[in-house]
Amino acid sequence: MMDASEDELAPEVRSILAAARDRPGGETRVSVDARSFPDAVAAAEAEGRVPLVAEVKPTSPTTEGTRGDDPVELAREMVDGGATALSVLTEPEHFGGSAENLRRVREAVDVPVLRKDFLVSEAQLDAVEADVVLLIARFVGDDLSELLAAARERGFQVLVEVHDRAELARALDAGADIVGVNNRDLAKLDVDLETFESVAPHVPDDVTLLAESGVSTVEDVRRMRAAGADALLVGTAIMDGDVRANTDRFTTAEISE
Ligand SMILES: O=C(O)c1ccccc1NCC(=O)[C@H](O)[C@H](O)COP(=O)(O)O
Repeated sequence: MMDASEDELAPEVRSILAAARDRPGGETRVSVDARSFPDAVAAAEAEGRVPLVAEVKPTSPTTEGTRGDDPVELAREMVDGGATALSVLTEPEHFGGSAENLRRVREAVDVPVLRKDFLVSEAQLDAVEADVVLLIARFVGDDLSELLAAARERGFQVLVEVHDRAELARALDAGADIVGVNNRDLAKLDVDLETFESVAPHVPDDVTLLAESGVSTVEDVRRMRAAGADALLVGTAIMDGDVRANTDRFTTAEISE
């Protein structure tokens, strides 16, 4: 159930939410043997790489055009570029994603794969297996605790996405141990890296913390890491051009000049 601020959402986001509510769930309950995301982050750190979740994002409301490459090829280039994990859009109407894309990518790589979608019901968890599933605090509202528990019962790790301290408090109260701060304001669709910088100091050390959205340069990577990001989730800046080179540039941001 959405919290009361739905009217404040950008029209594109209200359309995403309406489509999410209409989307069916899976036929049978899934059971996932998840690849550990926190372990993957720790391994990247140990190797001197910036832990990076690279996102297979064919298009979006703020992207010009659609990238039609095979998502498995894109995923392989991201892993070759040092990606710690992958995020795969499964939202079809506004992002060009699909459950089949996620299934194929997860079969092709050995890193953890996040299902990036706008889930609002328990049944939607059963559409496809993934190592991590996203729950957006603003979209699920008071259902967060229940959906988080339902996802964990299936074996998913859960990334709870927040945009401010109030949503962070709800995520922590619900028991989130992987939290992403989205620098993109779902009301205006603009991105501001200060969002992460304002919320990160209030996240406990035992929570795996991601900075999401709006990262487009090596300096942005370093800035988010200096502000406390254990990992970063990057889509547009990796999908724009040479995917492998873009991924490599960000994952080596702390060992390159
Ligand atoms: O990316 C969008 O245009 C967008 C619009 C409306 C709601 C959500 C949107 N993005 C979802 C995401 O969270 C991003 O795909 C992800 O954080 C990567 O962001 P970026 O690196 O800025 O592409």
